Amino acid sequence: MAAAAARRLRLPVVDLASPDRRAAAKSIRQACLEYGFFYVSNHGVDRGLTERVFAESRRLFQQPMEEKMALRKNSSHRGYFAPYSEKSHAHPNSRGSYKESFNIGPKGENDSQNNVNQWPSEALSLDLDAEFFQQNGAFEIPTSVLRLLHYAGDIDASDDGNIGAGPHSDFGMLTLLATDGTPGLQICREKDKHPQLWEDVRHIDGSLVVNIGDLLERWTNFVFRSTLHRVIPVGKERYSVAFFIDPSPNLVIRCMESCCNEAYPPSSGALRFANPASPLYGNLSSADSTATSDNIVMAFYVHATEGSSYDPEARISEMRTTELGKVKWDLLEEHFPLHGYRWNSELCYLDPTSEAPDGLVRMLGPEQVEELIQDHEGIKICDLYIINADFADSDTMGDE
Ligand SMILES: O=C(O)CCC(=O)C(=O)O
Ligand SMILES: [Fe+2]
Repeated sequence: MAAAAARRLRLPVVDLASPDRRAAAKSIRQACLEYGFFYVSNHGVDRGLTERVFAESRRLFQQPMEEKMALRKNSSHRGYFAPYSEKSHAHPNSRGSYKESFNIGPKGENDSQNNVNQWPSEALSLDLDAEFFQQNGAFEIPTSVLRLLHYAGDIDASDDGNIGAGPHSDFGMLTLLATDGTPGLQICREKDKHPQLWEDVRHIDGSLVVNIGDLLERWTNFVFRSTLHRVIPVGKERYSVAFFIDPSPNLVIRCMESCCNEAYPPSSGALRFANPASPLYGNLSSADSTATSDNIVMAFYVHATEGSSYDPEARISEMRTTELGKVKWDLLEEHFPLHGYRWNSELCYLDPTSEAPDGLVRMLGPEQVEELIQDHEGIKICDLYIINADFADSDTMGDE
């Protein structure tokens, strides 16, 4: 199938041990502008440790399904995800991804320090101060997730409907990926081009694949690219380990100044980050419990105020959906009383191109739901505001 059409791709390899940090930053920048993917070598992750992780992963996935299902993902999205439990919205007709996976959340408060050596190069590549990410408190509360992945080998590669991981872009900031050397990972640099051209990301022994997620794409005002990727069957079993690096959920993100100018003004106002695969996310209410970082098409941040003035810090919950078709006026109306929406409340969404309060658009019915979806084309985070919410009586709405 598509494997035959794939072109040979030469992604840059960045040597993290290189004393010339400027040169490393330059090559990261070039890779992020052009591909959204690159390799890192001499990354400091011990080879023995990587081998042990792969060995444990094999042991885990080789267990009978019953045992694995006993570890089924919990409400914090930690644990086991069975084959076909995730479906990529970019592949609506397929049965879903045949991969099985296992998510592990952060152990403690200092987890994010695993990656301190990566950040200076990242920051320099954006012409920022080397301490930029630390100073912004980007990693005060670590939400990163380690995901073990297993792709079965006995999958018919000639059937186009069979896909290991459906086409998707990663939701968060950066992903580090280690694979067992089996091919299958491909990227599509121009997702709107038809037919799509898929290129193989080959394995380089001892190096990690790094890719940019949607959040960093927006943070960099779309200068860095979050690239569509997938895993296809190659007639061989495959293991990989992905580490999704995400910032604190309460970090407020605005397009970096070094990525904006007159010709490229900021593409969006402030936004906050919450990865649906992160442990913190699962504690919040959801509209669609099948949503994961792979298949989410929109995350709604719900803000509510008791007074009549809006308060951008008043975020009370989140909802996410895997199908925009599910976002309906009656569904919102049904859901919002839980968040203090009453007869005298106003429901607004924030136009992603402007700042609150100017960008607040009043929602009066289905028409504004459609406008909301149009305004958010290509943007996965939508801020909803309930103004004049009333939390005193949470049972009824509108019949006082
Ligand atoms: O297994 C791989 O090589 C890629 C996995 C991936 O893209 C993901 O889990 O987001
Ligand atoms: Fe991915």
